[in-house]
Amino acid sequence: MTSLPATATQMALHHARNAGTALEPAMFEGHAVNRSAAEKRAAQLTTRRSVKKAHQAAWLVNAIRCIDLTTLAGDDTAGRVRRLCAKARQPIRPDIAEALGVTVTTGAVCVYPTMVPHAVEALEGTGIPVASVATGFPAGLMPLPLRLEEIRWAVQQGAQEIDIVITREHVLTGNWPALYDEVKAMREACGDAHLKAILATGDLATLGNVYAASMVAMQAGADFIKTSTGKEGVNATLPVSLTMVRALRDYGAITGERIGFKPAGGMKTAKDAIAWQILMREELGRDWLEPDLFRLGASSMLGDIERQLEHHVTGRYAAAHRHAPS
Ligand SMILES: O=C[C@H](O)COP(=O)(O)O
Repeated sequence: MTSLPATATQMALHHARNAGTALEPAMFEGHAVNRSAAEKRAAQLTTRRSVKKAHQAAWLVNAIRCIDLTTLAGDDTAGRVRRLCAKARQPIRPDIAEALGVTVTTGAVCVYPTMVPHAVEALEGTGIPVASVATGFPAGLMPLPLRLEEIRWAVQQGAQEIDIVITREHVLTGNWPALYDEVKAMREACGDAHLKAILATGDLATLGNVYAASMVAMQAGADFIKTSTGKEGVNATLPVSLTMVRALRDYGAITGERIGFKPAGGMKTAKDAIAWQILMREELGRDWLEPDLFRLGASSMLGDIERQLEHHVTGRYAAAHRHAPS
């Protein structure tokens, strides 16, 4: 496995929009996904291929560039969001960054809609985009006009990325036209903001459903497909992610569109950050290790990454309390 460039200034964060297609069930109907094969392949990815020690720091810095640093809690406040934004601007201690020879920020900050103005203000001039969840996150069980209005409101407040949730019932009942229409309407409501479609895969019962829902979301114009809200019983897993990136690859092969992937929820360690990057590299190639096509949705992964980077630089671990929770 080769090293990644450690020049970590932000490159273009947004790629060309996905134009979408008509609803094309032939692209997913009858597509069986073998769960045990997916699990085996996912396990191989992290055991067979290891990242050499010397390259680990570069992979971890790259993970930071791709993090959507997130807070999605009922007790979020303007103060917490401002602290999160300060962390997004300076994700690792200046002495560690200097020793590594990198300048790095996170890929985005991801918050609830009412927190968007605070994040926009705190990130002014940094180029770090604000992502807002919307559409009745996390369950999405609100009337569609209200969900669309929520998107428009968040965009008006300055969100450049909108993380929508889909109606799981449409997937569980195989109502693909309803899913397609809803995501397409959401994409329109986003205007210029990029749309990430959260499939909430822990709710979708089968990997076949995950594949089909991925395809329908992309056909309806999603710029990214994202695994989870962080609130389902099971959030990002490697077998589910493998299924989604293969759908993304298949969609790209047919349409020529490059869609982004965002695993999210439950990822807490530097090891997780590397495992998901290996998946992207192996299945899609180097381009999918850039923040315009890959994000890691996480509220508490940065702390461990910073700890590992400090160890890389100093040869020892700081006490955990020295790294603010992220
Ligand atoms: O989109 C990001 C997720 O909601 C974050 O989930 P997490 O709190 O489990 O890291």
